[in-house]
Amino acid sequence: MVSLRFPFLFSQPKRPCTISNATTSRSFSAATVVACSFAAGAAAFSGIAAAQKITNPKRSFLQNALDFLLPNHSSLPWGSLSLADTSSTVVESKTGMSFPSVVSESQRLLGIGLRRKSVLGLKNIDVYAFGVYADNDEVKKVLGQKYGKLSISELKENEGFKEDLMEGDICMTVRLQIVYSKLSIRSVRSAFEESVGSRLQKFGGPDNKELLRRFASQFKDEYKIPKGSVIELSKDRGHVLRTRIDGKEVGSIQSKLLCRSILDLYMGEDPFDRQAKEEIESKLASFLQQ
Ligand SMILES: CCCCCCCCCCCC(=O)O
Repeated sequence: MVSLRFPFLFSQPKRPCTISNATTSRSFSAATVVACSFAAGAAAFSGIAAAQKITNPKRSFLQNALDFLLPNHSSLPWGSLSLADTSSTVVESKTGMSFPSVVSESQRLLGIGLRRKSVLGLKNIDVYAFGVYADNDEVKKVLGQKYGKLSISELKENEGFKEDLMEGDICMTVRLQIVYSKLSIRSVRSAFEESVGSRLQKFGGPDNKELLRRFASQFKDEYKIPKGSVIELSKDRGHVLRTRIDGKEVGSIQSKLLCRSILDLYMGEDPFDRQAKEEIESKLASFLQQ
């Protein structure tokens, strides 16, 4: 089966292209021809890919299409251009949830994933899609000296690098977008108690009940979280975890242990979505190569 796990669909860039008057009409027609050719090629590619199973499941649809249409594109001058960098949102294909490619002005999307949960051991439900973000300049500044000489594959094997990413004073954001329409704030609270509670115990021992209570109590009964609601967990400078629901700040807690525990859910040893974790690590490793 052809598996395109995250065939990222790119929405139209919000900013119009700025083209100087003198070149407008030629640039437009050249760009139109290139765009149309690529669209036709991509359409042809979809059919052929489905029939011949030629896609690489680790690459997005557009990346696969580009590999197919321009086999040597990586050696061309624009080979290092990331398709994701040019769009303003990225869509997680299974849930249709759309993620901004940048949050807090400079934190870039590293990867997206899906949190599934089993209900009464009977069936798995898609609870939320998530995106993890960090600022590439900041990652380079904090970890460049220690790890800058390693290749991407060396970094991906390097446990110290992964630990330092989660432990370092690096601003990061985890954005949860609710998919399950029958979610109550009570179930959010108790899911956090279970998942964050197990990590607090793992990294900090059993004496962290008060920290867990403070964190979970931010999710007050009065908040509603219908499908499409956004819960943002941002790790700010000084290991401050700031929580927002639909853009409204509901609390902040300064705790390195809590920040580490939250990141561990998405990037740690036993993450909710292993493929997303790998995407996130690859992207972070690539920041050190830029
Ligand atoms: C019926 C399933 C209820 C699950 C609710 C999870 C809501 C958000 C919890 C976030 C932390 C986690 O994913 O464990």
